[in-house]
Amino acid sequence: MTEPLVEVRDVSHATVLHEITLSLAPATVTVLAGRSGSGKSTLCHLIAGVMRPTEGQVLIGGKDAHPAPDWATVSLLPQRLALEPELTVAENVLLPAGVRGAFRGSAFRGAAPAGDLLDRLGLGAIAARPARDTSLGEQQRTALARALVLNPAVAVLDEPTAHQDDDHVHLVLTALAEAVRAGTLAIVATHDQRVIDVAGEVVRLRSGRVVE
Ligand SMILES: Nc1ncnc2c1ncn2[C@@H]1O[C@H](COP(=O)(O)OP(=O)(O)OP(=O)(O)O)[C@@H](O)[C@H]1O
Repeated sequence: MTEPLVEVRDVSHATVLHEITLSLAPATVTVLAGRSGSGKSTLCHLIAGVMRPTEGQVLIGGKDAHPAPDWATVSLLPQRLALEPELTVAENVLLPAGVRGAFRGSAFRGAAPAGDLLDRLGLGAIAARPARDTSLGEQQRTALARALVLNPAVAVLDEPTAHQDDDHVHLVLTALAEAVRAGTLAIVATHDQRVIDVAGEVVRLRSGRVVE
């Protein structure tokens, strides 16, 4: 088996998650499935390094996931999107690249495919519009593009199709497949069967435990 990229070792978190152990390989789509309240978002936040588990360990490439490493290692599409409303769609997508550039002295390095990515997600025509003047579905695809723009090793995507119709789900799935081809491990929290159907692995949560 390929070396695991993400390891969740005996993780429990407050009263929400209990004794979760997972080993996830690179370049796959892994779905975290389960009913509302089963703990998917909490597990997403632990893997993305937003929080540290109260017990156990989350490792990315053998290193502690918390505090979050840079966006090219682990990116996050949060359920509430967290876009900058005054910035344009393109500026939001390029934000991680800009931040990375500011720290590394090379602005927008690694962001060359942003134009393609915007087109692939149906955002090309609205790239110059402030995010606040776009639809919720467009905002969600903007946040997805932001999560994929640096070709991260791990992209944690919380309900990426929640606001998408069938045609746009197709665009999201195509972008996911492209990211996986480029080597990304996409960890997707969802109860959308259309996403579950393309997953390499499905982890089912019930009341904060892995049941399958
Ligand atoms: N900060 C918190 N403190 C206490 N309980 C919390 C906290 N955040 C979430 N919970 C609870 O933990 C459980 C899991 O929440 P979580 O958001 O991880 O579920 P989910 O599977 O992502 O749900 P959904 O599909 O509705 O987004 C829920 O019962 C929720 O009320």
